[in-house]
Amino acid sequence: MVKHTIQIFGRVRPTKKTPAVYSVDSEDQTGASLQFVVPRDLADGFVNNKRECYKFRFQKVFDQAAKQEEIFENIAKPVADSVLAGYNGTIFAYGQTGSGKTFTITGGAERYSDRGIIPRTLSYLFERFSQDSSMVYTTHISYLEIYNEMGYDLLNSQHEASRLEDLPKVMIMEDPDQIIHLRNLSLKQSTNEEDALNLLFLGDTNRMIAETPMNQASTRSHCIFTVHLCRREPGSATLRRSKLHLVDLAGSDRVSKTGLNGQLLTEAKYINLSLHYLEQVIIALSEKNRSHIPYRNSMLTSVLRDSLGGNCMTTMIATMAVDKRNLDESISTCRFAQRVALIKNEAILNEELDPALLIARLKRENQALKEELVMMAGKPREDQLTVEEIQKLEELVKAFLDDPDPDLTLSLGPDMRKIQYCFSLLKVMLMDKQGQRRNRCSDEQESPAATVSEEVIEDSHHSATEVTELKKTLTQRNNEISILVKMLKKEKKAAKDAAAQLANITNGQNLASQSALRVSTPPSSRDGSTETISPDHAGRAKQYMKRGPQLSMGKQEAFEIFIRDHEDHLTVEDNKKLLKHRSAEAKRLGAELIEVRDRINELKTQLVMQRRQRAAHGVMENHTEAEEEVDPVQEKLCIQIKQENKAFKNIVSRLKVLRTEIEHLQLLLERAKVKLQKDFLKWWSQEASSVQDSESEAAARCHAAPPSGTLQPSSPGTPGFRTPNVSSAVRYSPVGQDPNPNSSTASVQDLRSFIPKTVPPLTAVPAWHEESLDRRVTPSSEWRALSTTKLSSSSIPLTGDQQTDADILAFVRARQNLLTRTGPPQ
Ligand SMILES: Nc1ncnc2c1ncn2[C@@H]1O[C@H](COP(=O)(O)OP(=O)(O)OP(=O)(O)O)[C@@H](O)[C@H]1O
Repeated sequence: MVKHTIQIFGRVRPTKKTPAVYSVDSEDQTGASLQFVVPRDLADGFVNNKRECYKFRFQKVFDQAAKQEEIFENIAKPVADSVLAGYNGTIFAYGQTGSGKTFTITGGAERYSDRGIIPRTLSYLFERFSQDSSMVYTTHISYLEIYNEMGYDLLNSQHEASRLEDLPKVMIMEDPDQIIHLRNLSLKQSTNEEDALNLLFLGDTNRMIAETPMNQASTRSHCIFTVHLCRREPGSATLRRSKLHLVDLAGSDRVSKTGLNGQLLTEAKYINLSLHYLEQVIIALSEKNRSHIPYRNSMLTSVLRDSLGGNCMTTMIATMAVDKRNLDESISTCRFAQRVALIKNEAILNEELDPALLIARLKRENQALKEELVMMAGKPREDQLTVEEIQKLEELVKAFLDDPDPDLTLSLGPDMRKIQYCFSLLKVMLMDKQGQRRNRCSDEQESPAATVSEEVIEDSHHSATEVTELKKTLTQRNNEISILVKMLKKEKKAAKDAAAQLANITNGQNLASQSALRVSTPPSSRDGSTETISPDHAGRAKQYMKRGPQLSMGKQEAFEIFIRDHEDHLTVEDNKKLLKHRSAEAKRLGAELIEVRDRINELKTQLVMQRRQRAAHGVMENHTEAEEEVDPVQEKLCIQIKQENKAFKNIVSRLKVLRTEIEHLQLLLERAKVKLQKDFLKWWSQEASSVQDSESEAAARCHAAPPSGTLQPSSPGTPGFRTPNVSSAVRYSPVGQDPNPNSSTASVQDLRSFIPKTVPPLTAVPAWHEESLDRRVTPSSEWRALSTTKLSSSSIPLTGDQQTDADILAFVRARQNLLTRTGPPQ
């Protein structure tokens, strides 16, 4: 068991605005401190304005210039190492909205170097697995989002979620041992780094898609990306299971405003409840002698129960934005961190026995013991050997006889039946052999050469020592041959491995073309809970791109322009260029690798030839010392092979780095594509609804002032003439409203005769307008409408053309004067 307090780190987000007065002191070996200076007159809110200086202790504070690599090395790597050793680990980021939690945990969406803790940790873990061939590692991944106290499975690919609420809900279940189980949260197996990164991408894309402008869940939801690790030695029944939670918490800013004494029920509408409960748990844990810790109050605290005061190595990253207006939030984040630092966890090695393997082992032991007991008791077993057992024994005896090793033993266990059977088998074989020899001898006696054979046999009896000598030489030669064959096999295998490795790497280069598919390919269901990614299932991101409505020509054009002007456009273009560059580099390295491989193969062939020649030479000359002498040709070949191998490895590792970078760039591009599509659709629907709004507004006005007041394009006085603004001037005037005492009323007839025919027609006439223009109205109906319609100059939508607008207003006034004097026309 390892006792340790939760480690706290501070990270200050870069800012372009004037920062508050703060300083980071990292000189101290035991930790670092972050200090804020708050001018008294500026201090407000909960910041105590009697104090000017606030100093907080952290394990380490990363100032604005800190790179993602540094964060990973200092914070995530030690936690990943303990997870590899079999302990649970948690890293959570806490801070106000926009302080860099997501940037720290997941990473930025622009550059490869902006990769956050999750992708870097995945790379690290899979690299470590590949370096440790003595263990078998199995990795599963889950991705949970908690929003408004509801859990959602971000890796669920069965659901076409356009809203977060459409994703399946995850339920918390607690067993009698108070262990939390999450129902409906899928665990997806990932056999390599690429699978794992694709799962991260899938979850992030689901999160992004499910978010709407009205529901910016990212700042108010918690995301828990969990790597479930299982490690076992091949054949061993003992295994180690550990979990690594990487947590991006919701923005903390609202919590600080609630205060600890806030009225929970009323606050519930406004604050993020789970952060409030998290704070309560932290406070309870940091207080001595508190027996009850309110974990059950929220889903977040239930899920993170082990990470807080339990079996886990936990690390917190307090993210801060240090511009002046965020000072109180930053101080609040630091205070929270100080409390967290008091929590003690007790991490234990999660070692367990695999029940299936254990049962099999115990069964074997049990059987052996039974047999031993029977033997000791002197009671032979009565039952017969089974067909399988007999077959197995025959194979064992054959292998025993075929093996030239004189020291080899035939292990049969304590079962007398088996021992007896093997003895009888050997007897039968021996008798067969003797029978064959006798037959041969009688054949030879009958043949004319029999005398010669006898002589030879006799001679051979005489030179028994010679025969022994010959046998010895033969065995020696046999050994030499088998050494050479083994060597050949080894070289052949090495060449095969190199070819396979090369094929993998050159396949890696082709990722540029393949990965777009793989990247967006969600894991397919293999069985209920564990799945691997399969190309058969199209990815959500891809589906999302496809499932949008077919863009009309106009919309397509708008999309093109939208992309061009989008803020991410430059980043996307830069990343595309970089990707092209990296792919070309990978291709070049791939070609270089093939050349090196060919050279190695050539050198190996030469070496084998040389060795064979020397062996043959040794045999012919019976010159065994030659074997021990150093052959300069062989030595030179070996040195060359070593050098080429070094170059090969060098290229392979460069290609590996390139491959990771290429894959990441592809993910970034894919994500940017989804974002662009989403932003465009959002913008488009906003535009559409604003058009609809103005239409319904216009329709309402139309209703207020009947269409009889509109101008007739087919009127004889103004053929084909359409002026929406002028017609609007008539139509839009609200009935019975005349805020301006000088407002005028006018008849359409007069309008028609007044408006100059030279006014250019307006091109963009909305459909509703055209419709109203098409309605034919009689002069009397026009009059009826207009006589009851009062116009105010302020309510008349004007054309924007000074001259025309002045004419319209003058006309309105003249018309009103005329009306007051003459009354309605007949
Ligand atoms: N260390 C950093 N270096 C460069 N950019 C950063 C850094 N930290 C944050 N940013 C940028 O600041 C913006 C906000 O960061 P981020 O989304 O990570 O904040 P957050 O705390 O997760 O916010 P929220 O609570 O809303 O999710 C992003 O555009 C991010 O790229």
